[in-house]
Amino acid sequence: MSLPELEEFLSWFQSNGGKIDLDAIGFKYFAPTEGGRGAVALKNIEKDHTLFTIPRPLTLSTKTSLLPEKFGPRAWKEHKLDKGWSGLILCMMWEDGQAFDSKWRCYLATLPTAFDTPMFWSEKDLKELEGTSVVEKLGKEDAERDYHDKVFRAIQSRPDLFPPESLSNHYSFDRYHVMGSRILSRSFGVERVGIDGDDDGEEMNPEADKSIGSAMDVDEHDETTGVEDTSIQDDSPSEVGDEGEEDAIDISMVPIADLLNARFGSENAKLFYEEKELKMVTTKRILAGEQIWNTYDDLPNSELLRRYGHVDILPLPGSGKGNPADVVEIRADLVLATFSQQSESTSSTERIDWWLEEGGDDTFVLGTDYEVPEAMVSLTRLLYLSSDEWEKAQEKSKPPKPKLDSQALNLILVVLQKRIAQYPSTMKDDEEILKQEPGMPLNKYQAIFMRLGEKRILENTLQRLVTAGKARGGGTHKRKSAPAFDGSNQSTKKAKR
Ligand SMILES: C[S@@+](CC[C@H](N)C(=O)[O-])C[C@H]1O[C@@H](n2cnc3c(N)ncnc32)[C@H](O)[C@@H]1O
Repeated sequence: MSLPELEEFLSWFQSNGGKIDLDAIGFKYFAPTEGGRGAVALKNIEKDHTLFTIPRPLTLSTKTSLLPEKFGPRAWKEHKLDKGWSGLILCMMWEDGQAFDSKWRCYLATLPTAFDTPMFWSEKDLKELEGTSVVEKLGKEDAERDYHDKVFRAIQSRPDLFPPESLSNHYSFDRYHVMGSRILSRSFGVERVGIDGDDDGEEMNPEADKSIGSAMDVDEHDETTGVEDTSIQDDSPSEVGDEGEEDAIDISMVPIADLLNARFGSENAKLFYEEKELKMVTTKRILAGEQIWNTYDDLPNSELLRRYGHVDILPLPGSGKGNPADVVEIRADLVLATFSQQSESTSSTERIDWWLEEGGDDTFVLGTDYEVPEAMVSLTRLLYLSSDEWEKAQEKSKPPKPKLDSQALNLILVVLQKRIAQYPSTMKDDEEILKQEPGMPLNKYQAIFMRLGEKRILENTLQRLVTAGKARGGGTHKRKSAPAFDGSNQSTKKAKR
């Protein structure tokens, strides 16, 4: 079973060394909530079955496109096209502009030209995301700056490669956005192995990809298969790491592999890499007719929406529907502002600056365990230290242990209330809208589910704290473990201020 739109693409794939088990895997349209176009099992497939194999040269990256070579490696670097995604975006625009001369013509024809991601939403729709951190993470301004400062200058410098008459068709800012969104929602971070694509022979660093932007990530070495896997993850182009990191990973477009959808907890196939090829291998038995799901790393709805333009809506343990991987962010400056309103202390800004210099988090991430992140407790306690204690903390380069004492508890209660108030609507309002307006536009529907997930975490965490406060009558609550102040707390993360 296949789709007419994919026929030419599949024969291109096979005639270029790609292998696909068309007895086992087909392509069809699922319901939009199941991902739309995706892969289906045509028969019962056992675990560890290779569904398809992609030779590395068929992947599209700055290492496989001919453009960087033609542009000149030195000029490529001078235009900073070796940093972030702008180089790959330019390669994709150029390959697209080559039409029949591009090796990837049949592949590029399968890629979407329209996206449901908030990057393309109207101002009215974006208002639905007020209170969430999605809007500030869209990176519209960064993308615009990259396009004008790097890409367009590079384009203008080589009219032989980028004919002026093709600029409006193939090299416009809109085209740049389309290619960027294709990378955001479909690329893989592929580690280099041995000689293939590795022009500097550097060893790969499995950790490096964690901070580099791609839609899919390279995971741990898998002893059982002897190969390594890649799975969907990514970040915005502006957050791409430094040069060393980029040397280890090629952000690559991987034909066929990017036709697989993903849903929380549903993964049954994964992309693994070997020296000369990438392989999509089943990680579970899949029954005939079932969808073949890759993983996008079980992301929260905020990230799914920002990167892929969809949200996961599943039954939640207990009641309600949403994404079990949801999170909500609280900025450290909200903790500071709340403290400043309640206290006479004049040294809190100094303390926050010290906290950040010491590597403390500037954003706290709460999840569906409804726990207050330990780093948030520690920061709160730092603000309450006496002058002597504050001196000692600096001397020892050690912020306070994350013991949720009554001062910290009371402040965090107010912080949570303030964070909840940042949304223009309440949980009840949202639930009511969902009941009252069936068939509402997709953007609004997805935005409501996304923000509901965040509010649910805040409300439940607040409730837990209230209960803890009552139970202890203002006493000290000892947490299970006091983490080292080394940024290893999994429930916190760094974000731009
Ligand atoms: C890697 S592509 C997967 C193939 C894609 N459906 C296609 O037609 O080419 C990722 C895109 O698929 C869609 N998608 C994947 N999983 C989904 C899901 N669980 N629900 C809704 N859409 C999904 C989103 O549009 C996402 O940006």
